[in-house]
Amino acid sequence: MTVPQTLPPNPDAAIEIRDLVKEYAGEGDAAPKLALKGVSFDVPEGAVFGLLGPNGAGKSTLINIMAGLVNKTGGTVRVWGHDIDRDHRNAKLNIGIVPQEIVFDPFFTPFEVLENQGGFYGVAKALRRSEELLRAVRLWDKRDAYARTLSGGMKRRLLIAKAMVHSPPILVLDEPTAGVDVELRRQLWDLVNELNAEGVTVVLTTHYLEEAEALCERIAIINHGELIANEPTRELVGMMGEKIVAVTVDQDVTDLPADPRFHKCEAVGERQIEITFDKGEMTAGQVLAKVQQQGFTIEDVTTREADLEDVFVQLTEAADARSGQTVT
Ligand SMILES: Nc1ncnc2c1ncn2[C@@H]1O[C@H](COP(=O)(O)OP(=O)(O)OP(=O)(O)O)[C@@H](O)[C@H]1O
Repeated sequence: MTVPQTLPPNPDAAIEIRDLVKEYAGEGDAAPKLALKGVSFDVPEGAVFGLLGPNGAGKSTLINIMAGLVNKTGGTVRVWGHDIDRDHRNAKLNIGIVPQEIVFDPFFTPFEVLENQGGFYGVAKALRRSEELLRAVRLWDKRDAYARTLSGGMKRRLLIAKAMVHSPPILVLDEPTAGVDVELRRQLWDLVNELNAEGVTVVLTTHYLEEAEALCERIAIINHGELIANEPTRELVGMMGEKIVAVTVDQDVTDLPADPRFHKCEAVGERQIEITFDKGEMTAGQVLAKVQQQGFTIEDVTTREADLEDVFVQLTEAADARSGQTVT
């Protein structure tokens, strides 16, 4: 698949977001809802960028603002260097959005869906890429089938092709693999990687932290409308420098072992304890010695490095504690 190789005016940022605020008016007597509270970050050109956050954090609001579907209350957004207010048309031409919901007219075929979208974007017939795109998303053999007869996975792939009809250098995918099986998830990951290898900057939201860890080189985390992290994935995961030891003991756990160096110690089953500690402060051997000293007989042990899920939980819990909020 070919994409234009022109660079944005700020060659480092495909998308620039500054002090972005969104307040939804409350319906009836409801209070207004501040969904984005002054968010600023850049999406680097050429990246696969993950936007994560708990339900209701503001991810879709942010994407919908970039897509021109929701009006912001304050701040600026530049898409490929084009301000979404002052240069709305060029901002729109440089971004392709794959929405969470699958929406097609069921009576159009995949080929017609792409041709219609090309027409919508004013792509001249001779420049349309419907065949190339259908081949890229492995739907060329379904080009004449009604969209309603496609499987869920095929529909998602068609949505990706549809978002690429005007050859945008940026593709945004809102929860691309929500509710899809492992096999299809892998296919979609391959497709994202192929597009990125061709030069497309990809932004995706996902609830699967494993997916973000596998696909994204940089991750921003939003919590209650605030940006609480924006780091290269590897640094984010390594940031904690934590390790987790899970031990199975020979009796039900009533009192947990304790040590001031344990960051966390919790019972995760009747006879299972998970201890999180800093690799720089102690070794797994010292953790086990502590557990034994406190009267536990260890039957089994596994250790693992902290992963994105652990980091995510820690960061969002810490942010909630600071602001006195609870996760909804
Ligand atoms: N049209 C609207 N009117 C009022 N409030 C809204 C509207 N759309 C979203 N919200 C609220 O704004 C907040 C952010 O919602 P948003 O859909 O952006 O979150 P999200 O991070 O995408 O969540 P999810 O992961 O569940 O899709 C939520 O509290 C939501 O209830």
